[in-house]
Amino acid sequence: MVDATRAAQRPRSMFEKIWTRHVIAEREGGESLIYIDRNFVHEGPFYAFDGLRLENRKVHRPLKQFAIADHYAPTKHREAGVVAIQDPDIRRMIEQLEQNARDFGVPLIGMTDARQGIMHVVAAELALVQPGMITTAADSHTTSIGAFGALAFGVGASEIKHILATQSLWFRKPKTMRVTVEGSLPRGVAAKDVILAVVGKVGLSGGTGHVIEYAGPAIGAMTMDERMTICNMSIEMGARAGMVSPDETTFAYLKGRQYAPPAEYWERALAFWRGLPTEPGAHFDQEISLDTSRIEPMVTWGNLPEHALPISARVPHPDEAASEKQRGHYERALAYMQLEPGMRLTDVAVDRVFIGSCTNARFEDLAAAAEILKGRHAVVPAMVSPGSTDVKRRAEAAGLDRIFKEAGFEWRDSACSMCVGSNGDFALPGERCASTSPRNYENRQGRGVRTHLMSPAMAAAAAVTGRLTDVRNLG
Ligand SMILES: CC(C)[C@H](C(=O)O)[C@@H](O)C(=O)O
Ligand code: SF4
Repeated sequence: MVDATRAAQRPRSMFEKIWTRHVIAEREGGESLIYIDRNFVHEGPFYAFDGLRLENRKVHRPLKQFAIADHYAPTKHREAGVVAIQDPDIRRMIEQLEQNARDFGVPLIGMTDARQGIMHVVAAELALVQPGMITTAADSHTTSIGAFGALAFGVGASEIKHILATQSLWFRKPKTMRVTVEGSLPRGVAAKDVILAVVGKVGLSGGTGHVIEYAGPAIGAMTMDERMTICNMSIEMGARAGMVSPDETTFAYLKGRQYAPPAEYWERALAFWRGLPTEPGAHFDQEISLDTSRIEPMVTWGNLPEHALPISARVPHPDEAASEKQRGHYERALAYMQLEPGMRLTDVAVDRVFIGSCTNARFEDLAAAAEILKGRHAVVPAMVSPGSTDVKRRAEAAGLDRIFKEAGFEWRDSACSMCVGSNGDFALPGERCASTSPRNYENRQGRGVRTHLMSPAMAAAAAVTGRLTDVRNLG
């Protein structure tokens, strides 16, 4: 009894509060069976449905799922429909998703649906994610929507099958990390620069097994679009999830959206949501802090997101690596990226620019890029794939599409597109691409393609100069 009282008084983190509410059962070895509020599937994990068919099982709670076409959706000529997709493998992936949704009674946002988009962008736009929820998807960047004060886990296809069959999943309880971001964003510095700086500091595996809470004045001042960019890249540090406390910004974003609590439940929802934030004095297994006043626009030079540096820096020498392992990564990255140690990042010429992905293709991202492109022209091939069909529509209503097109950019439909190339949108072999996506892995944007990650404004700057460029110099 005394212990229980003490436990109740102990200050709790947002993670602990949400986790505890969702535990159905615990088993030896420290695993908990967790209730899943909502699960998302894209074209990838179709074998989860095949598995259910084989075992003659149903989806337990079909209306707690959402199937969204994003990875394989073409970014051109979409109005012609799925049947018009030329590549039979790509067509099959989308047809399968639609078939599985129909067969199992799962709500579908298909390729030509007005609500279509990258699932993590759509989940927010429709308020399918809300504070206090636990959501899952067979996609590592599910972490994005933890920005709403939810726990959002990326899981594997076999786990998706378990979730479809039971609406729950066994998890080992993650550890916790808090990243406190002080200060306010200097001119020319975007949320992407902040998270690239964090990933550079924490490293590839520094967040392994942890749920990261991003806190501090810089995060509190961010819009939902920016917070999603931050949470999106949690996975690039190995973290299980990323989250931000829900606040007035969160509530204002959610209000009135399709799946938000309706007016008669709104006050009750608010009262619950307001009780979620971390209490002062709550314990975190790791604490890290960062001051934005020292952050510059960032770019990656290598093949891991942690290979992030301020644009004013030079390409590092393997001797600068912090460990033998990292030295190996540096050597391999220098060879693949065809860069010389010591060269200025601003001397690196690019062949192509991609503005898109669940990291950086929401409305504010496109607006930031368009701001730089106004009255300027791209000197290399460049394209925009908006994060969702709704983002595309809003951007067009605001005239952003005209700015992009006048600057020589292709204005495409919404999909994962050249972030990963599943739909066939690749850069040409060996090209060097300035990209707003979250990953710079070898061959990800095409065979031998060398990817440099950066913010939308920095990508626009690279497009008009043909090299990695400090956007602050373009005014
Ligand atoms: C295809 C999918 C499983 C993958 C992921 O999990 O992240 C993709 O979205 C990515 O960004 O690499
Ligand atoms: S946009 Fe890129 S990172 Fe995001 S889900 Fe699609 S492939 Fe993954």
